[in-house]
Amino acid sequence: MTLLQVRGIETHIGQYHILQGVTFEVVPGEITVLLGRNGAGKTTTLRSIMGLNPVSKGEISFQGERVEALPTHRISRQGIGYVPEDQGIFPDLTVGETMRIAMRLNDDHTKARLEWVLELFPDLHKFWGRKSGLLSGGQKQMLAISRAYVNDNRLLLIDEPSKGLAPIMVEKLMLAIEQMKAKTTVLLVEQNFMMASRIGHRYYLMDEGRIVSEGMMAELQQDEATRRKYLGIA
Ligand SMILES: Nc1ncnc2c1ncn2[C@@H]1O[C@H](COP(=O)(O)OP(=O)(O)OP(=O)(O)O)[C@@H](O)[C@H]1O
Repeated sequence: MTLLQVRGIETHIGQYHILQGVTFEVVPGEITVLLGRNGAGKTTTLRSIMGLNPVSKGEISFQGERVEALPTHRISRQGIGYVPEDQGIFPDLTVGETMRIAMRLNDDHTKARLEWVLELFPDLHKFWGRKSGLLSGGQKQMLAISRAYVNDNRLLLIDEPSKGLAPIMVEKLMLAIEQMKAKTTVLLVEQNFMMASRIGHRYYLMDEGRIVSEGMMAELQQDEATRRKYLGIA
């Protein structure tokens, strides 16, 4: 069964027709990657799923239930965690405060998830009492991912975690996201094809508000012409 099904969604922002019929699905237990150059519509797609950019047409089903007409907080309560491109960190809150506020429940299950993610990202443990605004870019990204992970979400939407980070940090995050796959399903927006192709199972390639290519990541690794055409890389 698919976990998330997006069918023919169209999204307008102001007078602009940004998404022009986007269809794809996310299979549980996989990392699905949305690829595409700047401005292709990847962020708008994640924001449309979360109800932050409401769709004007099309359907979004999560675990078999339609969600496209729900407000963002209800979509999130259905079990979708969102890590926005700018991370959405509150700089004056400490790492610990950020995590405690994020935790919807204080039960053993949620505490175990917190422990697991702190093992995955020891820096967060180390800087538990530090204000989030003082963290490095990579640590902020770890915090944003942990905050989305700590509740028992079935799906995480992660928007370009590698943006602006040094290669070593990108590598760390990539390995962490790969480990999360055992516990949750991930829809990842990524421009770093090297990173995406190493951890992704399935890809959807966007251009000008549409999906122009889709398949298994291994196929795209063999398809130089498509990569060149839409990603500008060989
Ligand atoms: N608030 C807005 N007002 C007008 N146009 C917008 C707005 N937000 C996004 N757009 C436009 O929508 C298109 C898709 O943007 P989006 O951010 O979804 O692309 P993206 O694929 O995520 O690109 P990037 O990798 O650069 O973040 C772009 O042409 C962008 O300029």
